[in-house]
Amino acid sequence: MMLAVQKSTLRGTVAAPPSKSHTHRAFILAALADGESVVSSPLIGEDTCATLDAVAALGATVSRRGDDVVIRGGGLSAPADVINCKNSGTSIRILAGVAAQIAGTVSFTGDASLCSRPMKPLLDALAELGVTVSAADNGCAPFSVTGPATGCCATIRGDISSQFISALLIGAPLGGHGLTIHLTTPLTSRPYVEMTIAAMKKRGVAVVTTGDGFIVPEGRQYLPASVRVGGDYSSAAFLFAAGALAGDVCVTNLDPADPQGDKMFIGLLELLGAVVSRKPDGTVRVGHNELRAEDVNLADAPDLFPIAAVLSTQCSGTTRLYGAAHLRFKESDRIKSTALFLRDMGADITETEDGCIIRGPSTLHGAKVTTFGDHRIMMAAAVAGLIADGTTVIDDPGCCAVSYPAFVADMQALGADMRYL
Ligand SMILES: O=C(O)C1=C[C@@H](OP(=O)(O)O)[C@@H](O)[C@H](O)C1
Ligand SMILES: C=C(OP(=O)(O)O)C(=O)O
Repeated sequence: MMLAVQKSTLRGTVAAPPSKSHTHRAFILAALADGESVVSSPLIGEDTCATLDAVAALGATVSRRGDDVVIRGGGLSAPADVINCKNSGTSIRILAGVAAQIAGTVSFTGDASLCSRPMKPLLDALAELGVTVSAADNGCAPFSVTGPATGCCATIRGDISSQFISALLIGAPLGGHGLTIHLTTPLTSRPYVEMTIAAMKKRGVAVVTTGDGFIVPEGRQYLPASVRVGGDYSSAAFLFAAGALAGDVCVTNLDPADPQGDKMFIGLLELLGAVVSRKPDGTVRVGHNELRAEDVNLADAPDLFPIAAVLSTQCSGTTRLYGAAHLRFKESDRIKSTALFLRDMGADITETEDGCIIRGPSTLHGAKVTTFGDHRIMMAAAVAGLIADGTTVIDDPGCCAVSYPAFVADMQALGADMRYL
């Protein structure tokens, strides 16, 4: 299947889909707490369903109650079958940290993209904790871990994926003996670790932040909790950008107090000159205006890169998106895949090691876009198609189901001319 996108004007209101990152954490932490937790309005997407299937395989009891997911956790054990995390980095990394604290061998795999993404720094840290690890020669999935971990001190780099740190933190209370994490590099994607720490705190485990890492105190156990998952600022960024480039879009279901780092996109839109209004209830409305270029450090918000690049093609002047070399380890090498489709659409974009340089504004034209099965490339290209002359044809549009299954339907409801071929 392909998606054909034509130039369109968008107008209207749409609710942001539930947060992928919060949903992963809510499902996993519910499985680790003795007793029943209710997760209201979770994201039911391909990545979060991979996590839900995995926690069920590890022994949690999972049921649906209307839109809620009810999880009875505690007493997890190693399953006989391999856990397939499909396309989801968050699932495989955090669950590896959990499996390391369980007695027995847990094996993991994923799709071709996931099996090429880095795991070695995490697997090395788990080995340092006394876990037996067996992985492919390149250190990626498929791999297996045999726990339980016995050590209480791990050393790990923080510049490849913050998910490694979230994995060590989330698993640690199961061991009961505490964990000290020393980072050997600066931490990128830090807000995701803050989300992890906030989610752990909500369930009774307070993490201490130190000068070079984190400490999970010994003897703390997770308590069950009932939570409602708020809207996803990373997904909302595609809606905001569509408003800024092609009309006037209002997005509801967002919490301004949410720790998601990607809410910085709203401030960025203001800085670039878009018409932005924010209501105290979190509703954000974004409308079209002339935009000017700014340099943007995306070290802490890498998921915004593809859509920030689309936006930058319409800014007057030279934009430098930088600080995010870890974009090369996502579902695709997102610096390469973004530069490829934007160049094909007529943008002036040059890749750098940790981002790109874009000279704008450019008149975009339709092109055939390869998504590499990467949801954020698909959604960014679809938004670019809304302002391009001619038809933009995007391959594998179904890949947005990873994080935002209703993306095309929501865009169509706002007036986007998007049709499946
Ligand atoms: O912990 C999380 O929920 C995530 C962390 C980030 O990954 P990195 O830490 O690998 O940058 C982000 O890109 C991903 O979409 C979700
Ligand atoms: C990188 C992403 O997710 P994950 O690492 O969980 O695959 C993403 O959603 O953009």
